[in-house]
Amino acid sequence: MDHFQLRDGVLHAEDVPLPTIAEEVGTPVYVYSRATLVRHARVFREALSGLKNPHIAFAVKSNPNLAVLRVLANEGYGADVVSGGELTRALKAGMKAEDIVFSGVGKTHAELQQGLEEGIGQFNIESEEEGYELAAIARRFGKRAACALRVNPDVDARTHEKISTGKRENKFGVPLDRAAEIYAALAKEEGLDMRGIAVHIGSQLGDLEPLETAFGKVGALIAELREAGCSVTHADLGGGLGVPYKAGEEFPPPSEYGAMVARVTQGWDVQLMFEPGRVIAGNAGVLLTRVIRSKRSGNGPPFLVVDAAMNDLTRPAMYGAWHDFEAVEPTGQKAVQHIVGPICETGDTFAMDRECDALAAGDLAVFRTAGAYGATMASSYNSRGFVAEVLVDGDKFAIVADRIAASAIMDAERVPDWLEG
Ligand SMILES: Cc1ncc(COP(=O)(O)O)c(C=O)c1O
Ligand SMILES: N[C@@H](CCCC[NH3+])C(=O)O
Repeated sequence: MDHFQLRDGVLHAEDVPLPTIAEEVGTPVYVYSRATLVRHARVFREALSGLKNPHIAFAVKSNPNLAVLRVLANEGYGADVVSGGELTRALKAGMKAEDIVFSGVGKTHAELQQGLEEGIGQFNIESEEEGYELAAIARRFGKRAACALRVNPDVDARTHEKISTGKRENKFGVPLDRAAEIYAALAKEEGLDMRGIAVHIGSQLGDLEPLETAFGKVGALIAELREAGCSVTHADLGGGLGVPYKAGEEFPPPSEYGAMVARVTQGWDVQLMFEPGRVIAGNAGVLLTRVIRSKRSGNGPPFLVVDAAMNDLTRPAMYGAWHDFEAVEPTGQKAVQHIVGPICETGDTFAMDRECDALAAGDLAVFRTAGAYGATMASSYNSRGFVAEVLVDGDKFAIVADRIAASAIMDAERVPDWLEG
């Protein structure tokens, strides 16, 4: 069920009309639905109900807003973090340290130390070098770090090349053909409790087959490790499930994913772990924007210049991604329009020749499916500051991230004395 729906001709987030949010908070603004987050969290958990005690860690990178994390913490979710900042957020939002998994190819010495001090549940080690560094820190602290070794299974996830992570040439994990040897060597380190294998082949996957292939390789590796006398009690299968960005697009539902996982992992005898991001948060958010003006362009379609830009929602500029664009108060009239932001780059284009609701200066509209990899990828390019974020719950809403004005960013900048005339 979609919690962003037209009621009496006006698009609502749950029971709140979007024009009310635009008036009180201004635009552009990200709007999230608590009911959608909760629904997705439960659907995903339900999809895994055939497994014994699965551990679900929300991929914080997809939406790190504290209120969003709190909603998921209340649903019993842990967190998958990739930086000290994300770790701090997850803890602040109420996620338990033991439910936190630390992924990432470039954890710094300080971040490894922070994870140990906080007592997180698992480090997903991405290289032997990282493993030895963590072992040394753990020894110094008199601790043992629970670890999984992330493997690179060399599987084509068939997604956008910039978000594919499991091909041999990608920077992530250790090559599968060296994994057993590295795992066995790290298992000898007294500072490490090598307990599992981790894999994550990419994001926005529209097809379960590459996942199944990768999981099959993990299963074979687990068997090989056990044969060699290593203990393996955990397997982290990552995230990656895609979501529809275009009305009518079909993606494998979580239930099919869960059934595939149950089939492939039968007999593994491990605790399975998951790191979903987009499938939980993607369709739980929209970016609400206002049309600044409609600009005629020769004989072609008009340029609809909206007040959101590539710095606020970067996916179209970065990956050529499609986000459905709809009027908040549609008249029923459609038109072909170019939808662009105000930034001084041709790349600040959300869509060219898009047939959608006809809009004019002053009208409100939304980019859909902006709840994941939206606000979190924002920048302040062109000194535009950072947009606000709002969480809706039934008929109430709260600002869960203030708009940060360009002036506030300037407050952190200095002109040194020696530049003064
Ligand atoms: C290690 C890891 N886990 C989980 C995720 C979450 O992926 P998604 O949002 O596609 O579920 C990512 C991002 O691709 C990731 O790199
Ligand atoms: N930022 C990407 C997803 C990257 C996933 C990170 N591992 C997107 O917007 O689609």
